[in-house]
Amino acid sequence: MRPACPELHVITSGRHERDHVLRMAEAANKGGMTYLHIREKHRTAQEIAEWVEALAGIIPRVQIIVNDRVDVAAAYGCGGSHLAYHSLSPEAARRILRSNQLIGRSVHSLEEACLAAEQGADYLLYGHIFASGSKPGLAPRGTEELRTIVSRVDIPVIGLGGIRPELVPQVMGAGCKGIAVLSGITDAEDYYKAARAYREALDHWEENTG
Ligand SMILES: Cc1ncc(COP(=O)(O)OP(=O)(O)O)c(N)n1
Ligand SMILES: Cc1ncsc1CCOP(=O)(O)O
Ligand SMILES: [Mg+2]
Repeated sequence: MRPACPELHVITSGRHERDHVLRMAEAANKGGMTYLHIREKHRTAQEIAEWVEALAGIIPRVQIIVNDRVDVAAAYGCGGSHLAYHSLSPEAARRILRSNQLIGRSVHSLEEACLAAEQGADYLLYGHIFASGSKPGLAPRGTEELRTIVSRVDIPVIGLGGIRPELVPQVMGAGCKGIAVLSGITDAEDYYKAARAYREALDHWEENTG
């Protein structure tokens, strides 16, 4: 059986205005994005809801994942909600979201991963794997613990942090179902080309394993 298409999650930067993100989302989607995470920690629920409505005119609503604001994801019928360390637990989020809406959880250790899986998360984001401008001065976690997590939980794990197209084989080789990217796409001059490069790397990672 052919394995499912590897996932490319694109995360908004928190530094760009809505119209800029709309352009980025449209181009990244053409390039092969699977999900767009609205991670705009400083914005209100009302602003995030406006972003969802505007984005839903450009990409399918099921591809929109709202970081932290489970209420917005539920009220606006998004693909799901991504929970950070400080968010509701997956169990609590499930009381609000429909069964077809995804619940993701950021994890940074085997212990957090096992707990999130027990609590009903649908997928995990593990990171940061490589040095990332999003986590300045914090040592990257690498792929060793990631491999252990993949072998111990029965939900998909998505790798995150410092991932460039040439690093994709290392992340997929550790057993991930896909990758999540922030700066590699949101800081690119050409969003389509950048997303395309990640999509190619994901679709052909086995051929590029050293
Ligand atoms: C051990 C540990 N705890 C929490 C964080 C940061 O929280 P996280 O859920 O990853 O949210 P983001 O800031 O990454 O959106 C961490 N990095 N490490
Ligand atoms: C939310 C988050 N947590 C760790 S890295 C990251 C964002 C990924 O950043 P980048 O792809 O720019 O390294
Ligand atoms: Mg994190």
